[in-house]
Amino acid sequence: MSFTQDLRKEAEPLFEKIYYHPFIQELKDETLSKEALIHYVKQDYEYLNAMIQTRALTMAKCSSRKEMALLNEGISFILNDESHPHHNFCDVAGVGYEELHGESLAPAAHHYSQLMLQTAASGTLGEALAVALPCPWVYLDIGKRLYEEIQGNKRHIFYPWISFYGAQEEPRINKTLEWLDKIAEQSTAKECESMRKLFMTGCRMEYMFFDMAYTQQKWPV
Ligand SMILES: Cc1ncc(CO)c(N)n1
Repeated sequence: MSFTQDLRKEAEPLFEKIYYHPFIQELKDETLSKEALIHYVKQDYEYLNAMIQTRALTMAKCSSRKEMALLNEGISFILNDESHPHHNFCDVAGVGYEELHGESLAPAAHHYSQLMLQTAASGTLGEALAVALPCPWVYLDIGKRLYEEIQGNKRHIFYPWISFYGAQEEPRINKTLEWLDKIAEQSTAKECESMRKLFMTGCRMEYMFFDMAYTQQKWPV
């Protein structure tokens, strides 16, 4: 089993927990509250800014154009495409997208963003890739499962969100998995352990992020 296959296996219970979180289940049932949708978009817009910066910091650690191009694709995806699922949530909630920009980060989004940025700034290339991997991987899993559950129903109010994440990122994720597997082959057991821990924490933070949106988590003081 490759390093990333091992990671995916270890994270299986977390992927399950995420899929069965009420945020995702109510999204599937078209009953998710307007407040949760708005809180999610406000926080995710800022989180994705941190992800762009994370990818940029990771790019500074690359040694080939091929590697740089893959991270560049990831940045372009956020800048040019990932506003579509946000627009879907805004349309359902009946609010304008631009109105939701400029929010300060709630505790879970703050922690997740800082973890990625700090790892990309001071960690190894493998650590930077590992901490940022749950982000696309978890969403691909959710998107595919939801797409199957709704049987591709275009009239589902969250069809744009579901079809976006269910389809678009797979080739790029597979390239990243191959890349991380190659890095792991050349790393010591200690370095692999650090990548593993960061990946698992990233998965936990994906759960926390949906939970934060669902409960509209804010700083209590
Ligand atoms: C928190 C979070 N994780 C993953 C994605 C998918 O890119 C996203 N938009 N937001």
